[in-house]
Amino acid sequence: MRRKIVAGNWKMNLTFQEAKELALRLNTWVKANKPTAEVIIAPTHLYLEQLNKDLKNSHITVASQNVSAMENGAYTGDVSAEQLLSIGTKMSIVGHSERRAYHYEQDKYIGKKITHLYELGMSPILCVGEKLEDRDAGKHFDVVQEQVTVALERQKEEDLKNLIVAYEPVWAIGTGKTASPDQAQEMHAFIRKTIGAQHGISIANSTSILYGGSVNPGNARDLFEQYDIDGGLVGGASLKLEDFTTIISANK
Ligand SMILES: O=C(CO)COP(=O)(O)O
Repeated sequence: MRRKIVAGNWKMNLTFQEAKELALRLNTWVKANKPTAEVIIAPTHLYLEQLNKDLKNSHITVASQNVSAMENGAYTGDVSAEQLLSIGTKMSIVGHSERRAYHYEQDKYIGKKITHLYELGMSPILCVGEKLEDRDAGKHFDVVQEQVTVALERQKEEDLKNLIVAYEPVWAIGTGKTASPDQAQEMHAFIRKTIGAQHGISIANSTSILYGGSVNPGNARDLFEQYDIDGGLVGGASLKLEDFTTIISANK
């Protein structure tokens, strides 16, 4: 059975007070409503320690938005997997398109991050997705195949059980333009096939593949009903409790 998941990527939003309040209100909602989907939030690194404490015995996982590809040392401004784990964080987003675009992160480097996480018993949410020009040129499958295979090529099979991948077409992020359910399903099935070819069918079938890119309360249900869409990675709409909880409820 693949895990159903709805994750909120808060990006560089919310003050500490706002983040704390949103996390606590979300926790109250999750306790009262017991959603089918697992709930994950990814606040800025700065708030992880406090939110880990506030949500300690909750059903919400607090994830990091990024992690260094290096173990430790002279990497000013970076945060290592070991440091994250030392404050109780066990999951990190890696390869988000904003990291790829503004920090020039590439697939091999993203693969190193994943390896570090696994070495410490932590887990990644691997983000992949093509740019508009790739899709217009008909190269979207090639681009995503390369992103998935290079990031996962050095990982051990036993680590990849319960992998989480997020398909986030760059042209759909923060633009209000969502991939249609058919477009998303087609790519999710392709990602699962790609993982199956590389690591075997059992890992492919236990991978949760989330869709990200302008998910909102109005389009979530149609996306989540697709066979290979196991949930969402939500940006803007995860900052509003009502919108985020409506999206969580849509993933049954
Ligand atoms: O990048 C995203 C989540 O990681 C998606 O962001 P939006 O939901 O704001 O389009």
